Parts: sequence; C-alpha cells; structure tokens
Amino acid sequence: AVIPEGVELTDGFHLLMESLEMNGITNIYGLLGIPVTEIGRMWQARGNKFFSFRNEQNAGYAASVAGYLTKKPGVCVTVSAPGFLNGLTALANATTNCFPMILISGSSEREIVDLQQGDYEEMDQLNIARPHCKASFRINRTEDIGVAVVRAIRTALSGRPGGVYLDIPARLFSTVMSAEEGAKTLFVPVDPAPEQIPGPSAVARAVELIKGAKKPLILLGKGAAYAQCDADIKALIEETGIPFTPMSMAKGLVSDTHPQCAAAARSMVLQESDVVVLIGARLNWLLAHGKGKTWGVAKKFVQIDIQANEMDSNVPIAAPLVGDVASCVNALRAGLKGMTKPTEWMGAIAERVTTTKGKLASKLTAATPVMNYFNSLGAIRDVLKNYPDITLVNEGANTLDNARMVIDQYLPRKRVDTGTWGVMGIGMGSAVAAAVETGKPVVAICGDSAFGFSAMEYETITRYNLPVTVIIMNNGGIYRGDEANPEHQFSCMLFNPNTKYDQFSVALGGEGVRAETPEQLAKALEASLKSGKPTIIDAIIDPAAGVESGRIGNLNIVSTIGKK
Ligand SMILES: CC(C)(COP(=O)(O)OP(=O)(O)OC[C@H]1O[C@@H](n2cnc3c(N)ncnc32)[C@H](O)[C@@H]1OP(=O)(O)O)[C@@H](O)C(=O)NCCC(=O)NCCSC(=O)C(=O)O
Ligand SMILES: Cc1ncc(Cc2csc(CCOP(=O)(O)OP(=O)(O)O)c2C)c(N)n1
Ligand SMILES: [Mg+2]
Repeated sequence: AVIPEGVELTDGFHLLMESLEMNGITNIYGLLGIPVTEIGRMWQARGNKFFSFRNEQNAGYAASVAGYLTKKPGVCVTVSAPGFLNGLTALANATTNCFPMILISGSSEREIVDLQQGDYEEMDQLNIARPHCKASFRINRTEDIGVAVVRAIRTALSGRPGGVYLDIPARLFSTVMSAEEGAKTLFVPVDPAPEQIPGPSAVARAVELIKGAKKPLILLGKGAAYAQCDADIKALIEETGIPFTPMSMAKGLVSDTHPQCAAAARSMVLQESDVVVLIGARLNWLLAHGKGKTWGVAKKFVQIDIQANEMDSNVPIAAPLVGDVASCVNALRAGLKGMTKPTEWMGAIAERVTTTKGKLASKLTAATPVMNYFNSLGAIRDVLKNYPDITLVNEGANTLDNARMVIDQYLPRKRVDTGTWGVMGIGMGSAVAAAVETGKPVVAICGDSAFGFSAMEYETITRYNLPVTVIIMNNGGIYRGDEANPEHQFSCMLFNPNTKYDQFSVALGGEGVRAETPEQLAKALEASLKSGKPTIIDAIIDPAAGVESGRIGNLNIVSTIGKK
C-alpha cells in the first residue's frame, strides 16, 4: 500500500526490537553480519544489551541457559546459512534440555531460495530448523512481526519449554509501514506458560501408591529446577520424610547437604526403592530407561511431567501426573498430608551416605605427586563451600562426573552442565549467560578438551569483564593424557603437552594462574573470586588419572576383532 507523505514510518528492524522489548527481553546473545548487523547497533543504541560472540553455537548456548535461568526465552540472533547452522546446534540442544530459547536468523529472499538461484548464503533455513526444535516460523510481512514474536515466546514457554526458530528474510528488516499501524500489531501474550492442573483422579491414584510404599524415593530432574517452585518441592520432601536424589542440574534444588538427600547412596536407592516419584525427570538414557540392573527390584513409577506423552515412553508409569510441576507437587502435598514417614528406610540410606561420603573424603585430601581429580576437586569444594550462590558450569568426562560427585550444590539452579545430550562446548556460553543473568560470579570447571570447544569465547568473557573463573582440568587429553602415540602421528586422543592455558588467558586479556598442587589451586580460586576478574586456572592433572568416558564408559563401542 502507498503510504501518504509525512506519515511517520516504522520498519521491520524497529517492530522486531519493540516487540522483544515489550515482552521483557533486553539481552540478546548473537553474532552479527549480513543481513542482521544493524539489529546489534540499534539494539544497543536503545539501551539494551547485545552480547557479541565469536561463534554462534556459543551464543546459542548462552541464550538457552538464559532461558533456563530466567523462564523468559533466551534470544540468539545470527546471520543466514552458516551462522544459522551454528546456532541450530544450540537450538536443538535447548529443545532436548527443555530450555526456552528463540533463534532469530536473517535469511535469503524466498523467490531466490525457492528457485535455488544461488543467493548470498542461500539456505532453506525454515525447513532445516523444523525437525530440531519445537516450532519453526517465517515472517513474510512487517505487520506479522508482532504476532510472530508472541507465537515464538508462547511456543518456547508453554507446556514443555524448548527452542523456536524465527526466520526473517533480509528485505523484511528494511520494509516500512506506518508507525501508527505498526504499533497496533504489537502485543504481549496473556499467560504464555499457563499452569496445568493434574486431574483429581490422577492425584488420588498417585497419593495411594506413595502412601502404600515402604521405600519411596523422590527423583528430581532439571524440569523441577526450571519450575522455580523450590519451596513447594522442599516442603513435599520434608512433610513426607521421603528421601530424594537429584539429577545433575537439579542438584541444589534442595541442598546436597539436606539430611534426606540420597545422592551419595544413588545405586542403593534406585535398586531398593519400591515407588519412585519422578519430578521433571525423564526416564531416558541418564536413568537407564527405567529398566535393567540399575533399577533392581520391581518398581512403580509416579511421574510428574507437563508433557502427557512422556508417560510410558520407556516403561509403564503406574501413576501418571500430567501438569506443571508446582500444581502437581502441591496436589500431592495435600493428598499426602499426615502420611507415615519412611524413617527406617531413610535411616538405612543415611548410613550408606555416611559410609560413601567417608570413603570419598579420604580421597579428597590424599596427597599425590601430581594432582588427580579427587584432591583437586576436594580443594575446589572447600573454597566453594563459602560461595553457595556462585553458578558452577561443568563439562568434560572425568571432569564432569567427578565434579558432579564432589562439588556440593546448596541452592537451586546453580549448576549448569552438559545436560541431556552430554554436550561438550557448553562451557563458555553458559558461563556468559550465568554471569549476565544472575549478576553473580561463575566458576566453570572444564576438561581441557571440553574447554577447547568454546575457548575463544574467553575473549568474550574478558571483553565484558565478567566475573568468570575457568578451571581447566589439564590432563593433556580426552579422558586421559597418557595414550601411546602410534608410530606415524600424535595420538588422536592427546593434546600438546606444552599447552599453557594460564598464558592463553593473559593473551586474551584475563588473569592466568598455573596450579600444580591443591593448595595452589585453592589459593588461585579464592583470589579470583575475590578479584571478580576473568581468570583461567590451569590445573595440572595426572595424565593417567582419568578413565575412558568417565562413568559412562559402558556406552563405548569396541571392536571384537581387535585393531587391524
Ligand atoms: C548417567 C548418570 C546419571 C549415572 O549416574 P552415576 O554416575 O551412577 O551417579 P552419580 O554421578 O550421581 O554418582 C556416582 C557415584 O557417586 C556416589 N556419590 C554421589 N555423590 C556423592 C558424594 N557427595 N559423596 C560420596 N559419594 C557420592 C553415588 O552414590 C554413586 O555411587 P554408587 O551409589 O555407589 O553408585 C551420570 O553418570 C551422568 O549424569 N553422566 C553424565 C555423562 C555425560 O553426559 N558425560 C559427558 C559425555 S561423555 C561422552 O560423550 C563420551 O565419552 O563420548
Ligand atoms: C559436541 C561433542 N563432541 C564430542 C563429544 C564426546 C566427548 C565427551 S567427553 C569429551 C571430552 C573429554 O575430555 P575432557 O578433557 O574434556 O575431560 P576429561 O575426561 O577430564 O579429560 C568428548 C570429546 C561430546 N560429548 N560432545
Ligand atoms: Mg582432559
């Protein structure tokens, strides 16, 4: 339509930014270039924050973690084709983790893409994204930008949270329309993540099952942490006296030091429990699909999940409770009021916890010629005990599994790690998002291989002067650093033994410390937390200290006919 002379104009750029701002989004994580460069500049000029990354995958990890921590969709902006593809990995990971995130990518013009005429960075991004996220939308008209942003927000947040792709063909950004008409197209969704109340009969069925249990167990997943109904969950646990064990990112939802925490008796409680209440935890590979030797005696599952068809995904669920975590937990609390507490069962668990913690404690302080995972992590744990509200980011194999065991979490949503997929490379993006969204210090404990996936983002961290301490568990390789080299080349599992991550830090504008003993490690960590400066601590770990794939070596495939 022709717009009369003198009418105030708006355009796609401004409608997109106004819609995001109106919906409470002020931080964008991304990497700019054709056709989105101007978004970054204008977004910053409006007083918002644009966190510019070195690779879109890490910007996407940051956006997804921002979504997990804030319950508002994290927003990532990328260029088309290769930039979009880099961001797509993070979008797919967000969807797998059930973190709310929106990936906005510029794209080629439809008339060229659809005839495959070879546009600049031509790619059918809309359809490539679709199988890897909750929804994939394209905006073709400026007047549709408002509804598209709202649809993306509602889709990312409602039901099971996840990733949404928003495709914006380049020309739309500069297409103008009347500002007055444009303003009418922008709005805020009402209740985009509505509570979903479980049915009374479902609640009654679950209550009866739990009341009849002799050895009940509550298993907390990251869905329970995401729900931010921390007091309700703690109340359910304390009112019923039922022991609980957390999945890794649910650690701290109720403190690891809580007397009903069975994390240090995990095998025992999975084996011996008769009724297991899953709260925001899926029976996927991390829980051995709910079957086999991990689960010992016959089990009855109560499952709280907002996604109805998650039920029976792996094994029959005796009492499905479909709804949001808070509504389900509080419905159970009402029904379980006055139930007899399983004190004998809890007593047996407490005994096992004391034993296993005792065995671990001696390893945490045992001196060795070169640090191993236990005395290094023991030193870190003793420092972090005094900093309960830092966010711990954790990735690696041995570095991941041993830190999960050794480093206690005291508060909810203070541990961010490799998640459902076990993804390496989430470290620096997660650290940026945690520092930005919480405003508090971050400690990232990364294997040296894992760190390498996003190492260049350490410059992003120093550029924004974020209070991030990266402890690199430098064992010289993937899993270990002592693999023999074949005659003709460097082993495929090893890194350059002369790598100096402390100097890498200084080169990128941060502080760098080499730590060869637990005492040096503790001192450096304490100093970095006090300084608030970006710091890399290069923790020298015995190359022989690790095992293949940490605690999941059983998943590795080996040739039965040997090496040829
Ligand atoms: C799959 C799992 C959920 C299985 O859990 P487990 O490892 O068996 O349990 P946990 O780690 O929770 O605990 C391990 C053991 O330590 C005990 N434990 C736990 N906490 C404590 C404390 N505080 N003190 C003493 N002992 C403790 C616990 O009871 C278990 O012993 P017992 O009770 O005696 O059993 C977990 O391993 C996991 O989350 N793995 C993530 C793997 C991953 O994504 N790796 C990165 C990709 S690797 C990869 O891709 C690759 O290699 O390739
Ligand atoms: C995107 C992606 N690519 C590869 C892999 C496979 C893997 C899992 S764990 C790991 C690194 C282990 O070495 P690291 O030095 O970090 O830790 P440590 O055991 O302490 O030595 C790799 C490469 C995964 N999970 N994700
Ligand atoms: Mg390593």
